[in-house]
Amino acid sequence: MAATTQLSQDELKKQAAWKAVEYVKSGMVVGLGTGSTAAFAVDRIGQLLKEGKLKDIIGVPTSIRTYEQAKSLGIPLATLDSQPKLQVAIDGADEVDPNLDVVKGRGGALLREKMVEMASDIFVCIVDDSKMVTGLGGSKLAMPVEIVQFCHLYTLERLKNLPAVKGCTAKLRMDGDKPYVTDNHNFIVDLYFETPIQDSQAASKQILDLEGVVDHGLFLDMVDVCIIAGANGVEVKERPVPKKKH
Ligand SMILES: O=C(CO)[C@H](O)[C@H](O)COP(=O)(O)O
Repeated sequence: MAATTQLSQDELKKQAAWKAVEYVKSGMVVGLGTGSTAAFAVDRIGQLLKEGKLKDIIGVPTSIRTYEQAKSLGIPLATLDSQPKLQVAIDGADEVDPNLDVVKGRGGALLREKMVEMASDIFVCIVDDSKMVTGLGGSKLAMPVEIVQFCHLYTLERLKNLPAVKGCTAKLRMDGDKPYVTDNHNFIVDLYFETPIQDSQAASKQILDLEGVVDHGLFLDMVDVCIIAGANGVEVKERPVPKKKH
C-alpha cells in the first residue's frame, strides 16, 4: 500500500515537471531547481536535448546535486557570473499558499535557489497537491533559515524570539551527529510553526535583518506560474498580482 502511494506521488511530481518544461524553448538560459520534483524537470530537459527537440539550452543549477545531475545528462551549464539573465527557472517547493508565495529549502538549497530564481524572467514552481497550504508555515514542517556558522546558537536564540515568528520552535538542522552544512558552507536553522505565519512579509524582513542570517526559505512575490499535479489532473495557476520586479 505504501509503495503504491509513493509511486503515485512521484508520478504527480513528474507530471508537474514535464508540464513546466513546456515553458523551455531552444536558446534559453534555464534555472535548474533542486529536489525530487525538480529532478524530473532536469531529466526531461536532458531527454529533449538528446532527442534534438530542444537546442542551445544553457542550464544554471541551484545546487551541487543538480549540477551533477545536469552534467551527467550532458546539459551545457553556466553560473550567474557568466549568465546573469535567465528566461525561465523551474523548481519545486515545500509549501504553496493561495497567493503563490512559497516555502522552499527543506532540501537545503534555498540560497542558490533564490539567487537563480530572482534572476529569471519567469519562475515556474512545480508541486504535487500535498504542498498546498492555507498559510505559509501551515504544514507544521520546517521553514529553513540559512545562517553563518559563527555563533550559530546565539543566532538561533535571536531568530526564535523575533516578534513576527514568536512562538515557533527553532532547531539546528543535523546531518547525523554533526550540523548539516549547505553548499555555501553555512548551517540551517529550521523553524516550526503551530499555526501559519500571520505576516510573512514582516517575518521575511525581520529574519533578513538579523546579523548572522544569510537568507530564509520564504519566497515571497517570486513565483509567476505554479503547476500543481493532483488526482484530478494538472492545474496551471498564474500569480494573481504581478510580481515585484527587482
Ligand atoms: O527547496 C527545495 C530544495 O532546497 C526543494 O525544491 C523543495 O524542498 C521541494 O523538494 P521536493 O520536490 O523533493 O519535495
